[in-house]
Amino acid sequence: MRLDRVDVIEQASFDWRRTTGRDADVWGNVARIVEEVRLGGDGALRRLTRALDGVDAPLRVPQEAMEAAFRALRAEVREALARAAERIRRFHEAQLPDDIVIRGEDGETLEMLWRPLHRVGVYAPGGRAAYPSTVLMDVIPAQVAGVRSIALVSPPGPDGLPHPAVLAAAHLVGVEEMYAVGGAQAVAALAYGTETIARVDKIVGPGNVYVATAKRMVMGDVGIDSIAGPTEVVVVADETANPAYVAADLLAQAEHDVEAGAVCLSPSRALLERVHAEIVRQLAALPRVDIARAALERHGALVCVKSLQDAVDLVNDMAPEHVEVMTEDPRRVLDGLRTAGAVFLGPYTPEPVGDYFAGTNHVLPTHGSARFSSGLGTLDFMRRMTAATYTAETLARHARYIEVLAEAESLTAHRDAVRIRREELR
Ligand SMILES: NC(=O)c1ccc[n+]([C@@H]2O[C@H](COP(=O)([O-])OP(=O)(O)OC[C@H]3O[C@@H](n4cnc5c(N)ncnc54)[C@H](O)[C@@H]3O)[C@@H](O)[C@H]2O)c1
Ligand SMILES: N[C@H](CO)Cc1c[nH]c[nH+]1
Ligand SMILES: [Zn+2]
Repeated sequence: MRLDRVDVIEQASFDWRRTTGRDADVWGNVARIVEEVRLGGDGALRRLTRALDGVDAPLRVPQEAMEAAFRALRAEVREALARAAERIRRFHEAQLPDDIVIRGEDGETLEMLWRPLHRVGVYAPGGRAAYPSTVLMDVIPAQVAGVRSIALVSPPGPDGLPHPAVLAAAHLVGVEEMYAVGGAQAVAALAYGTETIARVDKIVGPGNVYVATAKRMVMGDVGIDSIAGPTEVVVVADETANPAYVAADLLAQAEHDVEAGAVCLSPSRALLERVHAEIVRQLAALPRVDIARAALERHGALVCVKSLQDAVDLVNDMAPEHVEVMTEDPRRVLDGLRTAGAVFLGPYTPEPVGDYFAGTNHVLPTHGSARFSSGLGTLDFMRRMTAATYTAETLARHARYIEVLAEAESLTAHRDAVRIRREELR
């Protein structure tokens, strides 16, 4: 989007395909970092932290540092974090699944049992800004799921420790294991383990393009939640929307990262022109003006669509992280939406309510990955396991079919494992 003159484009000339980390520079850089940590352990981690974060810091964050940061936190921030934590916990407790138990007519019992993961690594970003809210979003669902071992990582600041607000949030939710390491190197350490950091079963949490690319790279050796990279929002608005609200919400994502995306789709050119004017007006007052401007110039767009139905089709094709709907009848638009990380409906539900306080999770798939994955939730920290119990009678009834199928696959040892029992039962 150009900011030096009104810039509204037609639907036909809009192309917003974004990929995380596929560009050769980022991929190659991250591959080198991951390999260095896999082979070099703690030594490599400290070297990379010196090079990329400019500090030489002990990896393990002392418990006292978290506690001290919590005590030093302004009372109003402490209260807001605590209230947010309660709301996040409540919404994630409601997601706990029930086991399924089926007793079959032949006497068998079939179960699908949910079990918490044993050990997870969670990432809280801390490069351009600190994200204490992400500590809550990452850790609380893991606790609700029943995960026993949680390792939190976040990049160190100039004093060698993660940002004080991140430390304080970690104390608030009872984190017992934290490391001052960030970027791709933190992801590699969690995936493969080092002398200090024991490897985990799954890595969750958002981060910049290096973090997201590293997660993509280690996936398979370890589980990941989703590709939660630089943030993005698409606002679907009609002529009833308030242009100042729309502009404010686009800027709220743009200020995160120069790679953030902010798009408004509307059938009303007049609204889009007013949104442009509002963006220019509000942008000037932002402390993070340079980041927001760069993000809008690279990945911002005001798109005039033929109809709201076309806007819905475009959103489903883009599969963005956040969708805001500011139309006369937002629920009608919601009915048509299939692929989005999280949806915010109506003029009084700006996306930051979800970032901080509503209770829904703000760790969400980006760069089109909402086509196949969802935002972070309690189930991401659990896995399913099936269990089957046969009685002698069940086996006697089913044996004939199993033996026939085993023979059809020429797997006679399979057949005999059933036959040996069946013959005894005769
Ligand atoms: N999708 C989501 O759910 C979600 C939620 C919250 C935040 N976010 C995103 O998280 C990101 C936070 O980014 P951030 O940068 O502030 O913090 P970050 O913690 O993600 O990344 C900082 C780290 O990146 C590494 N790094 C920086 N430059 C590098 C380079 N040239 N090569 C290799 N490594 C390098 C450094 O090690 C540094 O510690 C933003 O993009 C924000 O939009 C996304
Ligand atoms: N909008 C970001 C991605 O969902 C999350 C966040 C944290 N703090 C502020 N915003
Ligand atoms: Zn945000």
